Formats: sequence, structure tokens, C-alpha cells
Amino acid sequence: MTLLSVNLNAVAQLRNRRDLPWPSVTGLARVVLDVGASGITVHPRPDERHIRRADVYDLSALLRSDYPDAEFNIEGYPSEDFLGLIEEVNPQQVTLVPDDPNQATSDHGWDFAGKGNFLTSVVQLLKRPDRRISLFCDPDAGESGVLAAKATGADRIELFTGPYGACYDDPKRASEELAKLAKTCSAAMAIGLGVNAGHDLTLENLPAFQHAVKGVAEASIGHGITADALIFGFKEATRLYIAALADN
Ligand SMILES: CC(=O)[C@@H](O)[C@H](O)COP(=O)(O)O
Ligand SMILES: NCC(=O)COP(=O)(O)O
Repeated sequence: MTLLSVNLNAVAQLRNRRDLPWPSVTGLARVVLDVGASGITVHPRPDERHIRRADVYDLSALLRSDYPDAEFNIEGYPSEDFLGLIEEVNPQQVTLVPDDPNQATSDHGWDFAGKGNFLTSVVQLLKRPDRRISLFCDPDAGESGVLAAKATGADRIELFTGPYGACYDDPKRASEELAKLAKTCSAAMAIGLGVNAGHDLTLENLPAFQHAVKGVAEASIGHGITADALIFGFKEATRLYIAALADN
């Protein structure tokens, strides 16, 4: 079974259209956790176009008081500001992503060999007995990539599933992308790294992903689940994603 961590960036982005407090980021966190999501993911960006620093504090307070078993996963580039936020909030999982401050969305994983020294120092700084560190990972990182990721001291990788999401309806390209993801996933698991996955996962593309890529511990999903929530409501959309992830 793959656990679902719901990414609330898109909810925050909708809220930020107006200077109003709804849709409520903490309110939707309650909704998804109450129906069985195992955690909440946010990826605060420097321009606060969706998740604001205040949201991170509010979510942290909510999870600590009302959902002590839920995991808070904070994703981002390890800037000074980001590292300070992690120090203050102390989430259970930090996912490091090699994003430029102006990037529209995440579109690649780490160059583990080239950034090995940098990542090792950041991982050592962030690591705690009660906290996992995960590194965003290109689908084709393969054995050498995951060995370099493991050498940083990280606990997990997060497979970047965007390229698969972009071509899942083209059977030939999709099976090529799935083969890369499956190879990197099993190479990581073979050396004791846990595997998360995320980016552009949807109800349509999850079944083939779950069939091909075995052993994924957690998927963080935001854009797709929010789009489906507009049709089904957030409770039902969350249930549908939990069910789609159950089979692995
Ligand atoms: C690392 C990753 O794939 C997601 O966190 C994604 O980057 C979400 O960011 P946006 O919501 O800003 O697109
Ligand atoms: N790490 C991926 C994530 O949190 C959500 O990505 P998406 O589902 O919004 O594309």
C-alpha cells in the first residue's frame, strides 16, 4: 500500500485569488485527514504565490494538536529561509527539491553526483531521529544516481513522475517512462533507500504506475486531487486516490 500525502499548494493558490481566508488550507487539511490521508505536503515557494509562511505555521499547529499521527512533509530548495522554516516547524519529513526561486513548478531532480557535497551538508544539518529527509530524483537516476543519493545520508528519494504524467496516454512512451521509474525504484530499495513519488499523478495514470513501480511508500498529490475535488468534492476525491494507491 502506498500512503497518500495531500499537497495543498493548489488550495492555497485558489485562496490567494482574493484577500479572503477561503478556501481554508487548514480546513481542507482536516477534510483529507479525516477521510484517511496519511499526511499533508506543502511546497512553499519564495514568492508565496500559493502556500504562505503563515500556512506552514497554521498547518503545523493543526497537525500537532489534532492529528498527531499525520505526517507533515515540507518540500523546497534548501535556501537559508527554507532551512530556518524547517528549524521552526520541525516537520516529520523534508523533501529537498533543486528548484530555482523563479521556477513555475518542479521539473527535474537533483544531480546527486554534482551536488553531492552540498546535499550531504544539508542532509546532515536537517537530519533528526524523528525526521526523514527525501531527495527529489529524476526517473532515470538509475543505480549510480541512487548510490550517490544514499551517500548523502538521505532516507528516501522522491521519484519525479512528471515525465510519466505528461505521456501516460501514449502507451509506448508511457511504458518507457514506467520502465525508468521502476528501475530507479528497485535500485533505491535494494540499497535501503525508501521511495516516495510525486508530480502530475492522477486517477487516470495511477493504476499503470502502481502496477509497474512496486514498493513506493508515499505519493504526494496536489494538482490532480484538487482538480478531481471540483467534480467529486474533496472527501470523495481523497477516498478515490487512497483506493488507487492501495493496490501496490
Ligand atoms: C516537488 C514537486 O513535484 C511538487 O512539490 C511540485 O513542485 C509542486 O509545486 P507547485 O505546486 O508549485 O507546482
Ligand atoms: N511532490 C509532488 C507533490 O507534492 C504534488 O505534485 P502535484 O500532484 O501537484 O503535481
